[in-house]
Amino acid sequence: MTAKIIDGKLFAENLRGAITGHVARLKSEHGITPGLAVVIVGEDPASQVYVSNKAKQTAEVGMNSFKHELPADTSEADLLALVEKLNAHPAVHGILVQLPLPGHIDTTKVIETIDPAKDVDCFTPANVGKVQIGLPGPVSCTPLGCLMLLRDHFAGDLTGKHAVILGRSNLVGKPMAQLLLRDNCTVTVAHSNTQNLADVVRQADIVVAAVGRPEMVRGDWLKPGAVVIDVGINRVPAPEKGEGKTKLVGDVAYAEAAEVASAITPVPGGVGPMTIACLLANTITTASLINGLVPPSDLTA
Ligand SMILES: Nc1nc(=O)c2c([nH]1)NC[C@@H]1CN(c3ccc(C(=O)N[C@@H](CCC(=O)O)C(=O)O)cc3)C=[N+]21
Ligand SMILES: [Mg+2]
Repeated sequence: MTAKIIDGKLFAENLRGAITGHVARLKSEHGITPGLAVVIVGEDPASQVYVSNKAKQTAEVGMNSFKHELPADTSEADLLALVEKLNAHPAVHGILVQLPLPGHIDTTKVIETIDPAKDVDCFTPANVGKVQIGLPGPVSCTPLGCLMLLRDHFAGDLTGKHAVILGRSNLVGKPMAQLLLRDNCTVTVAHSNTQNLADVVRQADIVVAAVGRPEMVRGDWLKPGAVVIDVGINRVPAPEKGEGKTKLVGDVAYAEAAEVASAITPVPGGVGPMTIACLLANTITTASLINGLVPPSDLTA
């Protein structure tokens, strides 16, 4: 079998098209221009590229983009003060503080200072709780992107599928489990202490790999016909491209897996672009809720 490639880049482009329409409608019918503020502390080049991409796409869909670039030695108090200012700013409907933060800043404290109404990452305890009980609000971007890809692949019905999630992080594994439960999957969350991991994964109709270990999931770990969502984005040396060169690989050994799976997301071009598109989707959701409007159903879980 050669797997169908699940094209997250194309799906994300189409999603941004839909988002552009929602932005236009919020403007023309309600006089609201959704605004997303992105805060970055320090000069990590990868984070900078990534934040610039977000800002560019935010503007492309017609939203206001506010970028705050702070030096690496910014104090925790100054960062908290900026977050409070953005919480109070009426043109800002979404706040994203790029992680990781420098070591001298308490990340939990910063996240808990973000107004949950503007928490487009869905990192605050209030929003994590809402996802768990199915209340409207933003949904963790990467899991939401994975869910959209899976719903599209299975024509909207995931009922009864056995989903095995590798990784139990607050960012991906745990919210992914909640969303797949809502869609009537049988969910197994495997992690670094799971025994006989390959045997567990071999039971899966759906595999979501989010462990951050390059090419850990092998082709022979998969049940023939499984659908594989690879969340990993690992930069590894690529001597075949020349000395000192690198490439991106996922948490799944793609070439092997594509021989066994029925469908698989590539890296790059799979889940990554969906994460950013879902950030924009969440900004529509928060801008709607802040203004007492029902968020568009095509942008949320
Ligand atoms: N508050 C916060 N929220 C985040 O959502 C967040 C964060 N901090 N810190 C960093 C991570 C990382 N992350 C990525 C999203 C998309 C791609 C992406 O689009 N990747 C492209 C490839 C990019 C490349 O070529 O390097 C792809 O997979 O095709 C990558 C990484 C969001 N993060
Ligand atoms: Mg783990």
